Amino acid sequence: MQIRFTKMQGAGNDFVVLDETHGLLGLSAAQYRFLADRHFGVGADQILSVRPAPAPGLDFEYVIHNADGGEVEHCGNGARCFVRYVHDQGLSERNPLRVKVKKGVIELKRLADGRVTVDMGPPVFALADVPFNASGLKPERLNGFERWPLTLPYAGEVPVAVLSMGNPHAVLRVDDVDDAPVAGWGPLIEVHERFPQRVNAGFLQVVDRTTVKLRVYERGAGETLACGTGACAAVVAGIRLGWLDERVDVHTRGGLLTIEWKASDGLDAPVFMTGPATPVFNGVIEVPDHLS
Ligand SMILES: N[C@H](CCC[C@H](N)C(=O)O)C(=O)O
Repeated sequence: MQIRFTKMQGAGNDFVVLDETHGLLGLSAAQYRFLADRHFGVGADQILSVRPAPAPGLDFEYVIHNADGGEVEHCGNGARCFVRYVHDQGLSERNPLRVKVKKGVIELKRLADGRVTVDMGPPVFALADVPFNASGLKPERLNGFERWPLTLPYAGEVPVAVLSMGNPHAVLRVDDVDDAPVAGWGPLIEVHERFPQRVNAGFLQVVDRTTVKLRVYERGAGETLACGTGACAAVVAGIRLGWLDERVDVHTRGGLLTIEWKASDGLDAPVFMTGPATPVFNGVIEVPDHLS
């Protein structure tokens, strides 16, 4: 099957974007994996699908698959690319866009300087909704927020903050992201038994109360150059733990994301993420009909 696509990137987190507004392609997990493959396919961290709005008052549905072929609830960097793609392809001129993701509805607004601000909705702290199994664990509390002792092979107990941005995140603080054991601990945290849906692992270095550095080992994709939901989760955790102010610049290996969360308005306040969204090239690829 021939598929037209647009390759895009948001702070180096890269995507294959598919227009499914005139009909679903019906791709299998194996075909999503093929598209994401950096040798046999196009190459991407995630595949983003633009689909028709599922209800009045919405502009589109936004569906995300990781490089491992699994569908996931949210992708922040992808959301910024989504609105740029929709405008570039003439699918809508509305700005902001209101789109349906698994967790709910998010709003995507293109700014005059070309960046995009996404209302990511509120963070979710209920452990069952992450989901995270804390049974038998005794957390340490800092500024009223828990960090849970995760036992990793060879590394022992690692304290992580646990929360969801629609997708699951575990955030641990490190002194220097460049020295952080992302390659070693990331895969162990991703598949840790206490995260039944697996988890994205964020390694957070606090530079000052309004500046952090972050690396993320993503569920279903490995380490990416940036993770939008991961940046939101890390800043929210940092604010709750008392380390950060309510507006933070997040320096990732792929670029700068700015996160705002007015926790002083309540824990259900929405998280806002601002950052770049860049088209790279358009293409057509032959996807094998039968892939296992
Ligand atoms: N790997 C994530 C999905 C993509 C998130 C990331 N690329 C972002 O920008 O938020 C997960 O399995 O939940």
